[in-house]
Amino acid sequence: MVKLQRFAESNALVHEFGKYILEKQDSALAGNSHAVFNIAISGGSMNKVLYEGLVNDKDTFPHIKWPQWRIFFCDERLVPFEDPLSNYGQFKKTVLDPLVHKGDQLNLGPTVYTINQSLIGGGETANKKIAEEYASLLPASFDLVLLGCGDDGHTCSLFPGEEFNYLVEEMTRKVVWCYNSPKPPSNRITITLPVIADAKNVCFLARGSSKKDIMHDVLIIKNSELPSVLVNEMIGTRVTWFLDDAAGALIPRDC
Ligand SMILES: O=C(O)[C@H](O)[C@@H](O)[C@H](O)[C@H](O)COP(=O)(O)O
Repeated sequence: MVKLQRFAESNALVHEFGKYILEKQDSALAGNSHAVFNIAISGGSMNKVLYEGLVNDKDTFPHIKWPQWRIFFCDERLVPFEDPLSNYGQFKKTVLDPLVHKGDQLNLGPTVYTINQSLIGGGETANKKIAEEYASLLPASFDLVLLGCGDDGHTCSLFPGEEFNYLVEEMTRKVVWCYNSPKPPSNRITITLPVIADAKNVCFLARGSSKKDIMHDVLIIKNSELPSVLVNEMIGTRVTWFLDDAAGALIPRDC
């Protein structure tokens, strides 16, 4: 059974989401200044929420031990970092740069693991190598994986539909090359379901009315052809969903 956190108000959701992440940081670090917090983040609207909930939030910001964070990407688009589609590029612009320059001093930031940009554009062999290299960087398990859910039920770059079965059926490799993403760009890499299943905590974020139908399919119908549902089914008790009322409009309140 997954946990559901529901909010009428977007600011409250963002604040509680920040507090949830802080709580997972604290249990991973357990007061040890040599420990690290391994976290995987998604792209899209997640960046803005991370900025608001962790950098721009006066309650959480002072407690985040950024230098002890090891940040990875759940998925990455195979484009140069300066391309607006790059998840790292967007994370840098939205979260990292404001964090490092916040206040009147230069703050120490997290360690961020990116794909090997020099291999981009090198075709099939290079794309497979990007995935392999990224897999070799991943920790044995994540303390926290932060996921989004697309309107079609995808999460990371694990898409629903037969032509994408090679992605959700991958049980050995930790990171795979997705060559036919229905959302641009078509070339991406993504962590696989076993990596998510090994995580200590997994948290989905879904906001806005465009998500209301898919939230119903995921949380009420539980259509197991949807990758987001597969995550819930694999490790339900370690999964928390943060929803606003617009996204949860078709989910009964007592659910
Ligand atoms: O890079 C990506 O494409 C994402 O990691 C992807 O899985 C995202 O999380 C969902 O598409 C939801 O995105 P939104 O939160 O922007 O709707």
